[in-house]
Amino acid sequence: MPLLTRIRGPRDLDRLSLEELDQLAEEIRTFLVQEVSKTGGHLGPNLGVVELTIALHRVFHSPKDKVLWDTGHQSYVHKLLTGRQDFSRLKMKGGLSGYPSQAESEHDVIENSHASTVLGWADGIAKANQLRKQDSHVAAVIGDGALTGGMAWEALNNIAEAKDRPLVIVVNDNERSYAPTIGGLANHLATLRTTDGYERFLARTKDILDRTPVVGKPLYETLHGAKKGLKDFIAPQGMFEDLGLKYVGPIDGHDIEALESALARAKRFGGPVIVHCLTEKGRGYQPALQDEADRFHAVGKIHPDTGLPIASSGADWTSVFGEEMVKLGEEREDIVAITAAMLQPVGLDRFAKRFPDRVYDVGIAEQHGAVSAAGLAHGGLHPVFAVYATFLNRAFDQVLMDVALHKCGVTFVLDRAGITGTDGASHNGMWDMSILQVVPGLRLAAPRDADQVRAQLREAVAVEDAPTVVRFSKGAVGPAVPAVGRIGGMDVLREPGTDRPDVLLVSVGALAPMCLEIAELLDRQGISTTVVDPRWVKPVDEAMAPLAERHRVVVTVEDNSRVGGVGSAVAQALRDAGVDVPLRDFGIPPRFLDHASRAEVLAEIGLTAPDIARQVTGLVSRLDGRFDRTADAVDSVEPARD
Ligand SMILES: Cc1ncc(C[n+]2csc(CCOP(=O)(O)OP(=O)(O)O)c2C)c(N)n1
Ligand SMILES: CC(=O)[C@@H](O)[C@H](O)COP(=O)(O)O
Ligand SMILES: [Mg+2]
Repeated sequence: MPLLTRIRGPRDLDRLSLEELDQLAEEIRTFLVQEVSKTGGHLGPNLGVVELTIALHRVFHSPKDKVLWDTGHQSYVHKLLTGRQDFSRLKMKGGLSGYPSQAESEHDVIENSHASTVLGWADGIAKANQLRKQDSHVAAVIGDGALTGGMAWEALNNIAEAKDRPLVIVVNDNERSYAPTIGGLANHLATLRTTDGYERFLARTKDILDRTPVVGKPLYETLHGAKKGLKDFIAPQGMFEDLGLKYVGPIDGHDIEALESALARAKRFGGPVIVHCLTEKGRGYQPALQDEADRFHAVGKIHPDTGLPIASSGADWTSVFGEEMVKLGEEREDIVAITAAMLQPVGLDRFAKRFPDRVYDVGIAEQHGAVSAAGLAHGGLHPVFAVYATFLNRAFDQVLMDVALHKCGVTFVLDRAGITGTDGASHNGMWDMSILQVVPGLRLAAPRDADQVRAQLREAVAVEDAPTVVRFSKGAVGPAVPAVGRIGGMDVLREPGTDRPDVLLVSVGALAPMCLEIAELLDRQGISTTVVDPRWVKPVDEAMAPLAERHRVVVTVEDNSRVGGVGSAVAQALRDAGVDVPLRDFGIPPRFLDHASRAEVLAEIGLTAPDIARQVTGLVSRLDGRFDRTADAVDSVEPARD
């Protein structure tokens, strides 16, 4: 790739001719297919922004100017042009992040990977530039999907207010989130898309009139001045212009010359301006273009020639949920489903196929999804809102004040709960069992295997007067973990083998196999352990305190933040019951975790069987002064592998 390897930074683009830029675009597409096929990643979105990214970095001079990306999953080309071309460990420990990363580059700003925030960032940076009189432009790229998020419109409302504050908003319109983008906005963008002819008409007219002496220029200015009227005539009135935002477009998002011209015009405009670019997700790669589901939005390792997956994953948590939803839909016609632009990733595609009228894709609008769910429940239905755990964070107030306050029977199914790893800090589902603890009436289930997903989903949708939550991990679901007994509403997974057991080990959700491993390791130290799975972690089961009282120490293990998680709730329940048994809670430390595999992150934070067994051994030894129990014996056990 003779041209790409010569690009060490954005300024190296300046010396390339248009033909060379087109060649560079081809080299980048070849690179993306070759490299992302090996690692997995957001291949489709990045294939769609090759020319756009090149043009942006030729017109805006990063890092002095700020080039901002909404969500950031489409920033691979940006990375290639800003000195990062080793994708061999993309999204892996020690390798490039799958999103912008300030630690990686001065060209990167927003790392959050949560959609619809770029315009807020841009508004703030533009305000700071104006107040501090910084000579710096801001260009914010937002996808048509991210534009369906409410925060984007809150920002636009503010941005439109300051006519003299320079800010370039680039709408990367490829007509899709994963699936085709939904809603009124999508329809509006579509009509604007059809005004493509209008832009060509105006460009041709300008060209002719520029060559017409004397009357030409004033006539063009009149035409251009009448643009609003003219555009009304040719195309529906742009909502962006209704907001008072200058609108440029639609522009062919794969024509570098046209893009540069539009972006340069926008940069000179001196106020907020929208450049509406038409792009194609998966462009230049047939397997992506033929992928109707999501144009290879996020792929695992694939064969570059065919796009077929290399490692076929077995049954995963998501498909277990999806299959049970179809059965529930057959049994109960009041059950409806909600997704926030992620129908297939959350496993609702089969339900949607079977019951097309009973599934609602609200766009990337989790807050609206939660409130709409309250409305659906009020209207006599039982909505199941399937969403990634980390994305529910932004709808906390709606869960609290719309669903719970009104005692609505809504079920939230949180996929990707716990450590997910490779998508970095913002994608770990590590906060749900903390933030939801404070929601009065809400009941929270953490199933340990496929059978429990099915059972607890059914228990959840049977609750009609409060929000219920079922949360499970990403990826393959492990083997069934049978119960050997029941205490209250809790499953006993392992009896202690004595009537004076040392440890009560409270195992939460998918960590059950690891907790059984911990009990085995403790057993080798002569420490007897009862392992229970509470199943419903909120509220804490009434049998927990009396059970704890029969043990010398309580240990909780959860794939959630330690702060305010299940361990905290159990400790509070023991205190409330006057049970004064020492408790050690193991979970995720309250810090942002760099991208790595799930197993690597769990090992890094000490959430492994040997680590926990070692600490519990020490704790029990200290309890009775038995220092002869060394932790060495547990070192012999290999940590749990993913
Ligand atoms: C709050 C939030 N919800 C859901 C997602 C999952 N997600 C990642 S990218 C994406 C689609 C984005 O579509 P668009 O903005 O059009 O970008 P494109 O991929 O088309 O370039 C979604 C839903 C997210 N990152 N953040
Ligand atoms: C960027 C984004 O939020 C999603 O595309 C996410 O990366 C997908 O995650 P999964 O691969 O776990 O479905
Ligand atoms: Mg899109």
